[in-house]
Amino acid sequence: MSELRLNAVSFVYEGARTNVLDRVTLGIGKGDFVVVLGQSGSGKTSLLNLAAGFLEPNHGRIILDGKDVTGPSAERAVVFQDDALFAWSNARDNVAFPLKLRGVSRDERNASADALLADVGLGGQGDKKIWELSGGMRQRVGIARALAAEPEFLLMDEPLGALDAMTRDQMQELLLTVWSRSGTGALLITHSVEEALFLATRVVVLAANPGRIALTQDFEFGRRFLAGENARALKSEPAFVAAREELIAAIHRPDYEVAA
Ligand SMILES: Nc1ncnc2c1ncn2[C@@H]1O[C@H](COP(=O)(O)OP(=O)(O)OP(=O)(O)O)[C@@H](O)[C@H]1O
Repeated sequence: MSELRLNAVSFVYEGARTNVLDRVTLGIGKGDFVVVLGQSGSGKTSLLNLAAGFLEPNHGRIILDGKDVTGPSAERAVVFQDDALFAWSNARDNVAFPLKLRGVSRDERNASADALLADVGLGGQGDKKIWELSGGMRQRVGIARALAAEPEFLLMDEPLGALDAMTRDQMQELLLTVWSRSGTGALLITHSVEEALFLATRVVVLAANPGRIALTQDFEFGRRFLAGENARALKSEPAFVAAREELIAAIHRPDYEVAA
């Protein structure tokens, strides 16, 4: 089974004195949804950029299926908060762009793009220009575009951070559905503990200075949603509320011992 693995990864920005990340070990399998939480500056974005191949570790290795990652590549698609879509193009052309780069014929890539837009709830909206779409719709286009190259892993840095609360809730549900349908492994960064708990099969809390793993814990709320349970009911379950408080404590006090 495919795995993206950070093995004792340490990283320091040029000229900086302390490591941003210190011996971080983390495996993301296909079918995993790993969500990283941590205080501002704990190294979450740096970790994602390392996994994407935008940065190189100073120590340790990043391994995909037994091979060292040496740069970005199509099997690891990245979705950012303000996804850099082509504002004056339409949704279909944006989604089809990675396929164009691969030399896929126009008819074939348009058909794939339309199918992906339908998967993210934008069926029939391929002709709309990006500037005509709401923030939530743009983010859906960004996710559809990331999926166009059929990646094995989806790496997402605060993809829902700019959305209002209601759209964000809907997008969380959509992300779970898309992740489960695509069979990818997901790595997502968020500041929202509730989002982390709802989406993650595994939550990782980073402690700062230097960035290191303070806590790793597995959860089932997302899988239960996918199995048919109601999202609001799950998020108000006592177990969910208790886990949320534990994670908040772990983020603010990295030496905190989470109750078993
Ligand atoms: N390009 C860079 N050059 C030098 N230092 C950087 C650079 N990017 C980030 N840093 C520093 O590395 C540390 C970790 O930053 P990073 O963005 O990875 O943290 P984060 O947990 O994602 O933060 P936030 O939650 O605020 O987005 C911070 O101290 C930051 O100032």
